[in-house]
Amino acid sequence: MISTAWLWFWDTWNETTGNYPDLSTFLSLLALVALSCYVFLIKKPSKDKAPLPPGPRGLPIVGNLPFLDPELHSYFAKLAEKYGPVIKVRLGSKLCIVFSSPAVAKEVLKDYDATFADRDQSAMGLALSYGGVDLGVAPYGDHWRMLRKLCVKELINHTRLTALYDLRRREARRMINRIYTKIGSPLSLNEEILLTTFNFITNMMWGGTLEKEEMSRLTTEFRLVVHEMIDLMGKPNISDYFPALAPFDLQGLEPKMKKNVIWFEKIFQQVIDRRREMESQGEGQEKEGKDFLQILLQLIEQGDQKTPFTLTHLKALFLDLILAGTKTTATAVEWAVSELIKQPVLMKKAKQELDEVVGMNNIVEESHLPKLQYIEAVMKEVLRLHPPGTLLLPRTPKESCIIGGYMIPKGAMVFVNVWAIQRNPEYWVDPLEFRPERFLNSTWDLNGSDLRYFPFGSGRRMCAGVPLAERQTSYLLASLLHSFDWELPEGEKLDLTEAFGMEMTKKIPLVAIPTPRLFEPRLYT
Ligand code: HEM
Repeated sequence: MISTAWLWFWDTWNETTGNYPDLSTFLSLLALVALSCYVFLIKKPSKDKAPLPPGPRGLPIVGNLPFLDPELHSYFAKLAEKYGPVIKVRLGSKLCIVFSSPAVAKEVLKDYDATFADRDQSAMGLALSYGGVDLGVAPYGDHWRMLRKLCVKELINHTRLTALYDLRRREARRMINRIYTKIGSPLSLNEEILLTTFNFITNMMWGGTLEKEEMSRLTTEFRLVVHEMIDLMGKPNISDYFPALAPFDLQGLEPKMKKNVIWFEKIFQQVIDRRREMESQGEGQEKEGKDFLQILLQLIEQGDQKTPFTLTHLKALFLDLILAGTKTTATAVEWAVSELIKQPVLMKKAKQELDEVVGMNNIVEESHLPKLQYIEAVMKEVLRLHPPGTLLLPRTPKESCIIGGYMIPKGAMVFVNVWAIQRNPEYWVDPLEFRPERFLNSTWDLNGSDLRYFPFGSGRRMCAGVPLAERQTSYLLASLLHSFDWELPEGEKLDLTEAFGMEMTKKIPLVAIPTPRLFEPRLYT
């Protein structure tokens, strides 16, 4: 074909000019053709010409669904070993793309951050977020920006968190006291911490608006509700894989999710009504500054035409913060205690540091945290080896783009496998070993700046709760280890198996027996 084209060119030139082209004309033309090829084929690959990423061949209609392993994070990691850092997996009619190396994660979360700033909206995500108007699910845009700004400016920033320390302190002391009444008996650590984080966050949002008895009833029910919601979020859902079937909700998951949302909604409405009643009676006016609930109620009353904030938005935001900020923290601290029980030498180091910094006649305060370097390293190592958000929260590109040389079509469901990256031997020495020392005197941070370590995600949709998570995980772990020795019940074996879900947990929850360490009983009140 090339020779035919060449002959055609040769003859045409001859007919037009009456002679044949000389060598320099010929070379110039050749260079021009080569340059055009470079620009169009190599330098600027056409979006249509980049191939889709490789991946396992699926069956017609159902794609890879029949072969899907419920432990998605490790299933995707195995596929990445075979096919490379960008893979595609077809789940029903949905195309999923999974990124599993720091280089491609950087492209998605930093270089093309705005393109990937929308969430993939799952049926359960929509059901729990009042149709996607919360912070975690809302599309990237003015509404999302307003919610995020509210959180950062009014609740989750260092100044505000420092001002709210007394509330966290009170709940942490209650936890220690509750555990003290159970010394010598096996207890579920996750459940104890979950109650505490629920009280932390609700106190921070609406203070003492509800009576103590009412709060304690809710706290007990909360555990069941939150477990079911997280479970429903992690379940494979036909509505997501075949969106055309979503209106039929074939597995009947939606009513279950809605029942739990209504449970929360009743609490929120009760809190709002009570607060309005208090305000109308002039109660609570003496308090310094406004709390989060007051600020949000005021915003509703003010009414903003451009980005309206309504009661539904308030409820969706509260639910988001509770769901995102309780179980994640509880599970991370549970992993930390489990890993330390497994390696008594590390447990000894942690306690030694606590005894030196806090002392045996004292209780842990958040002000001790900057000196508790080993505790901090333990928490960072937990978030490396067992990140609660194994695949981050799924995103979707608002337009087709090319990442890692592959075409990522608009609307695909995108995962970034942080779990796989954080245990890849290319970037970590002995990655499967729990070794907090790797974080001592290191520059690793939690801000997603280095895409080899980003347990809170990265870019504009990264976790909105990092400053709170950082404080409460270390504070709770330090308090639990300083106040008690922890042992497994006789004959029990420690199980460190992970269970995939919207938030990865321990497959078998840690049950351990506490024994007091401190000399004076007053330190447990
Ligand atoms: C150990 C504790 C926590 C971990 C490991 C964690 C991890 C994550 C991850 C991986 C994401 C998705 C980020 C992405 O897509 O790039 C996320 C999102 C989010 N997290 Fe956290 N989180 C924790 C605690 C908290 C806390 C305490 C709060 C607040 C109370 C919180 C609020 C949120 C919110 C609101 C989002 C959605 C942000 C958005 O879409 O703009 N998280 N978190």
